Amino acid sequence: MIEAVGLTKRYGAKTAVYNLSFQVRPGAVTGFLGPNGSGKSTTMRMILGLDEPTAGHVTVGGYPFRKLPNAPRQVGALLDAKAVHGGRSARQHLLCLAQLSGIPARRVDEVLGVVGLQNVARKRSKGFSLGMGQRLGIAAALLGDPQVLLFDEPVNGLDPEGILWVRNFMKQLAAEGRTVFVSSHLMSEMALTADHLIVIGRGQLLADMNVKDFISYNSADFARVRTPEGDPGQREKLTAALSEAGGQVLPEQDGALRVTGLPLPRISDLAHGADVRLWELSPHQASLEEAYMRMTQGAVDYRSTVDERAALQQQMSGAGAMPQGGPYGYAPGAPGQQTGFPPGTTLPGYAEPPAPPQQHAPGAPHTPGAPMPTAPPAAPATPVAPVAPATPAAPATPATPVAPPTPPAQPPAAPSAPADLTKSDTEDAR
Ligand SMILES: Nc1ncnc2c1ncn2[C@@H]1O[C@H](COP(=O)(O)OP(=O)(O)OP(=O)(O)O)[C@@H](O)[C@H]1O
Repeated sequence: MIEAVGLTKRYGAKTAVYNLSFQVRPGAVTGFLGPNGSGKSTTMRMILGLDEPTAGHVTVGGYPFRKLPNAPRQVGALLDAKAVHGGRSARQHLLCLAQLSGIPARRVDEVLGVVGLQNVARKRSKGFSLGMGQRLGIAAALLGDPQVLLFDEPVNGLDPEGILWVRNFMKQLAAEGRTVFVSSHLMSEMALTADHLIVIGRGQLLADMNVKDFISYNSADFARVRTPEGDPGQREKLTAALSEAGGQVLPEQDGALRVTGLPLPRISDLAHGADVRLWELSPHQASLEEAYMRMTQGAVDYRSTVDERAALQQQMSGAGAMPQGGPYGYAPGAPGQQTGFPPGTTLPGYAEPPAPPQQHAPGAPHTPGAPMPTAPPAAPATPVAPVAPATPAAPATPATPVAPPTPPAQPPAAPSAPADLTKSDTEDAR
């Protein structure tokens, strides 16, 4: 298990991660989600002992990574697939890593088979495609047959077949009882891969819950209603009738109306009563991607001027008929709206806070709504969706801790080579 408590990292005036507490449990794929620059890689580097937390701590199996006995056997990671000597073949690269950790050469061939690179094992890696590079990085992470695996954006740049392979492979590793922690900025991908989600924005926790709960908390039923084109009067009449009956009505870009708060038969009756003809009346559910975008929209550092989020925001604020929080509870921060952020918080227009006058105690709970001296001001004090209570789990009980000489620059490896990883996927070779 991985456990972070009050994890904070500052680079000068920049707060990359703030007071992050979570647990990543074995036997499940845990998705680590957040927009670009939200602190995912920084958190992973701290887990792996490659970066020192400014405050708080993180342990793997109850130990800080650098004190973990036989770390290469316990933890494997893919942080940067490009961190490979391009002049070496895939096999040579893995052999070097294996030798450094005392892993037998046969394990190299096993993992090459597992990731489907056996046919190109002797080719120089500088000629590898992005997907092949990712597979090589995953092979390196598997060398030690570790129980805990961290993958930073493993599907980046992969084609659909590669994405499917990674997705299934993560699930397989979790099914074997391993702890699998996968970062991504794609909700759609994580919805298909992960069992549990940890969502961060600007370095702070936004949600910590299983995927099913995330879906039920964040999906809202709504109806799409369309009146005859070329007759805006009908649309206005219907909007008025539905609003009067307590429905929330939002115009969609294609001229339809999005209605929440009223069942379909009632919408039909109201339209009939108002003498409005309907061209469409259909049930819908908000997509998870949309819920995620709403959740993180106040925590996005890099936004295109033609960003989808901006369109969403426009859509929401232009309607006028939407009640507090919109149908999902993540509507942009209009006054009184339920954004999951404390009242008065300004979501857009993020500015880096000045250096804190005093350090926030590691792990100390932050009072909702209270000023947060060391964190970005736009971040939520109250999670958008309930953060699942941490269930304390028994720490792993490795033998006497020994301090490894240096934190690994490469994914670690193990001295022995259990065979179960080699059972499948060799047919996936390209
Ligand atoms: N060594 C560093 N020095 C200064 N700032 C840093 C450093 N590393 C990360 N940051 C900053 O910390 C913030 C978090 O970065 P991080 O790479 O952890 O985010 P991320 O969620 O992994 O982003 P992405 O999805 O784009 O990879 C960013 O604003 C980044 O610019």
